[in-house]
Amino acid sequence: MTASLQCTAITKQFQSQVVLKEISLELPAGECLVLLGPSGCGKTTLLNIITGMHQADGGQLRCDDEILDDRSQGIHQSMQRRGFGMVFQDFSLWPHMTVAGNVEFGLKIQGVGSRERRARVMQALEQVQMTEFADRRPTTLSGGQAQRVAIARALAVRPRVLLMDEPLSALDARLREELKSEIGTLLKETGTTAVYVTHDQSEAFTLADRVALMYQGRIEQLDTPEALYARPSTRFAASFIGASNVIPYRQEGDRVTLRDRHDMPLPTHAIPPKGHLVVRREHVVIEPVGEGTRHLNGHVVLEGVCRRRSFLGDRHEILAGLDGGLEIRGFSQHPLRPGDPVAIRFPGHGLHVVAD
Ligand SMILES: Nc1ncnc2c1ncn2[C@@H]1O[C@H](COP(=O)(O)OP(=O)(O)OP(=O)(O)O)[C@@H](O)[C@H]1O
Repeated sequence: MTASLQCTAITKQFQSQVVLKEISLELPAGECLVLLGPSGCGKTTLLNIITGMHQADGGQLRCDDEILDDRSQGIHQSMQRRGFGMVFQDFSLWPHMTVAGNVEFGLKIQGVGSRERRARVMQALEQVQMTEFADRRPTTLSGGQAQRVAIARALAVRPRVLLMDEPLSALDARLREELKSEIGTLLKETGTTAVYVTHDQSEAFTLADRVALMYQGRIEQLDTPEALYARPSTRFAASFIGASNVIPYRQEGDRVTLRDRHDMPLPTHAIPPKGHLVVRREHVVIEPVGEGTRHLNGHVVLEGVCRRRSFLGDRHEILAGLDGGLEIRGFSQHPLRPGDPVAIRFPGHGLHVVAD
């Protein structure tokens, strides 16, 4: 039942603004793809082309072997015929129907018989733990409960693909956390193919089999969450994902110069002559100058000054300032104070480079 999706060189323009620039991706059946990226990068536009709300200007959209959208062939299948489930940010439940009525509606449209309808409504409500609310009106539900019903409604029709646009963004932080994991479990249990739009990295990392990181109408990187985190392929990916230091460098022989100023031994071999060094915050150790610096065992050490400290419970996050305006974020076990001189250590394993 669940299907694969394929976008080939999809483009979309609104007036003179090109919003999607040749988007190509393949989503195998049963996978969850998260479209992640900053506001305005084109996530919702791409999702709307998949739902059928918009038609692409160029390129092709396929679901299994069926062409849903291809302007060059005059094909644009209607939203209704696509058989996709949709969940949006604003729940959009019908207020005049009960919870069960909302979930049942799509099944009636599909012509499912009344006995099976009842069974599938109860099964869908069970999946989102909302059975005891079956007879309630949507207006009497909390935001989290309403969104659960919206998910049940979308799943009850056994959609070929489930499309979700920022479904958690209207909920408070605790509920977001809770529903995020529940959606993840539900997608895996039902084996549903899903496309999920968010600008929230933790949602993307929890739910995605693969993340399409979008920027300015393009897919910047399409990868598993782990690969995106460990091996960002562009400067944008490196700075958008995780709390990273992204520092311009030039290489000369066995030395590199950071920001044209801070010289250090070549941290890793075979790097391009110039680019950006990416060092995750958790791989940078910041210590008071003095005792700590004597035990650094040949690691790269730079010197700076503590500018800011945030206490994280088990450690401190330090923002260190270096000559020439370079700032480096890292962790410390020491309660450093602003103004304290610090040694900054980059252990070799946490370093990665991206081209300019
Ligand atoms: N119907 C429209 N008419 C004109 N411009 C539009 C239309 N829909 C979207 N845009 C523009 O296209 C660009 C991408 O919008 P889109 O909603 O796809 O971004 P997004 O990544 O989903 O952003 P957000 O996270 O803020 O929702 C934006 O600059 C937006 O203003």
